[in-house]
Amino acid sequence: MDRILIRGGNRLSGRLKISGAKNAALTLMPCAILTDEPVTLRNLPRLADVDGFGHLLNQIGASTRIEGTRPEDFGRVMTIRAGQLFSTEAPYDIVRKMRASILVLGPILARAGEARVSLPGGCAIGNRPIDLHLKALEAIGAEIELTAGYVKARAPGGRLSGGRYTFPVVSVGATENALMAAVTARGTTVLGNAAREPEIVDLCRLLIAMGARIDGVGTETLTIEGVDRLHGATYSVMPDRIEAGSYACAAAITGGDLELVGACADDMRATLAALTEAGVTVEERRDSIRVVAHGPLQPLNLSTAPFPGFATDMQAQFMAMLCKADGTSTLTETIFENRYMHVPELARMGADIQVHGRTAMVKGVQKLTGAPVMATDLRASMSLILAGLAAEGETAVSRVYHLDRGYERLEEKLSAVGADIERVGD
Ligand SMILES: CC(=O)N[C@H]1[C@@H](OP(=O)(O)OP(=O)(O)OC[C@H]2O[C@@H](n3ccc(=O)[nH]c3=O)[C@H](O)[C@@H]2O)O[C@H](CO)[C@@H](O)[C@@H]1O
Ligand SMILES: C=C(OP(=O)(O)O)C(=O)O
Repeated sequence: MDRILIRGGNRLSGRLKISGAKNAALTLMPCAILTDEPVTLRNLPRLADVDGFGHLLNQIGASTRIEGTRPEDFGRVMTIRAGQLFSTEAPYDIVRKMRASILVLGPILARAGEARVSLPGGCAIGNRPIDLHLKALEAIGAEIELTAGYVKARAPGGRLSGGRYTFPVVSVGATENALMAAVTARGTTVLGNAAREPEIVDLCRLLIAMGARIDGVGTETLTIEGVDRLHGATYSVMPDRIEAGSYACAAAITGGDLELVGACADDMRATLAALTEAGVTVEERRDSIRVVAHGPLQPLNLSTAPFPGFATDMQAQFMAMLCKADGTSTLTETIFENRYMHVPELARMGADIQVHGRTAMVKGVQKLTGAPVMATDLRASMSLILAGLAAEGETAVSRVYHLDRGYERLEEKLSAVGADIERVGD
């Protein structure tokens, strides 16, 4: 299994290209199921999860064609064509590896009138049930049955009716599934307390480009007037705000100066505000964000929350950064019940972190020391990379397949701005 070796202590500086967003890609790709015409996605990141999703689409009968990119370019162009579905099933073997596979449930049901998708189960960061996906689909006319580890959904008469549903808690995935299912329903759907994440806006924009009628884009109430059919479209995936935030933390923890090319400040206000509060200079430019760290980092009190709040997907990276702050920070994780798996690994590198329930107290330390550490999930892995960049000596991060789910060519991007980092096989 590959490992990433980092010899820490280098100050990062230069321009770093931000890739297309994983979490947008994973909800834009299933939209192709909703039409028999081709959907072309540009700026798709080259990631294990995107490849996995392509494989899932192939299994149900959609073709995926990748074109026009050279190996040295970031991003890809993929044309997905679901002329005819030859299966309406997402099997356990695929779903267990990639939770986002649940996002085919809404579109398969809308297109074929039935779907059978494996229950995803929990993962390292928490339980992650899908009850809200199912309740929202039921509210718009689906009949749902749970048998043998699978969700079986049916649209009576072959087409969903539409309806009203207010989410009791904000869920990104459930909002996405409900949206994709509702766009071709017979009637109108109103989703209350919907997620407002930029990836939801990206999804609405693609659906509208395909002929959907959606009102309230970017607000907590989405009104979807069902249309008879959708057509193909060409669409560019939004920049990855979590990747951009992660590299901003890399600039901060190394006392560096990075220009994040292609990053969109409006998608990451809470992250940028937290960096500024920590004493980092953030300069918004037309097509980039420059992040410059000088002097000691200030401690922060942060609590994760749905957008526009501070993203749970940034919590681990900020924790690593705050290990080097001048004082004690508190981080509270309100979204996932078990998202502190990086704490014992950071502690192995000299971090001083106490966890009490959902709150972590991070006491800044003079120095971090390189050590062999193990990645446990995607963002936890990135926190170890960040700590490694600032640590004295060598850090070896194992289980890097977690990183490959969400960071396109990480070691290439970081070495180009001065990091001493390489991937080695065993
Ligand atoms: C592929 C993708 O886009 N993943 C993101 C998505 O995950 P995902 O869509 O899985 O996260 P949700 O927004 O659904 O989860 C939010 C909370 O709601 C709970 N919940 C969710 C659904 C449900 O049916 N029942 C339920 O109780 C979850 O356990 C969690 O506590 O949003 C998360 C929150 O911003 C991010 O961390 C993930 O990176
Ligand atoms: C939790 C994440 O992703 P997923 O929902 O795909 O597990 C993430 O991107 O941090």
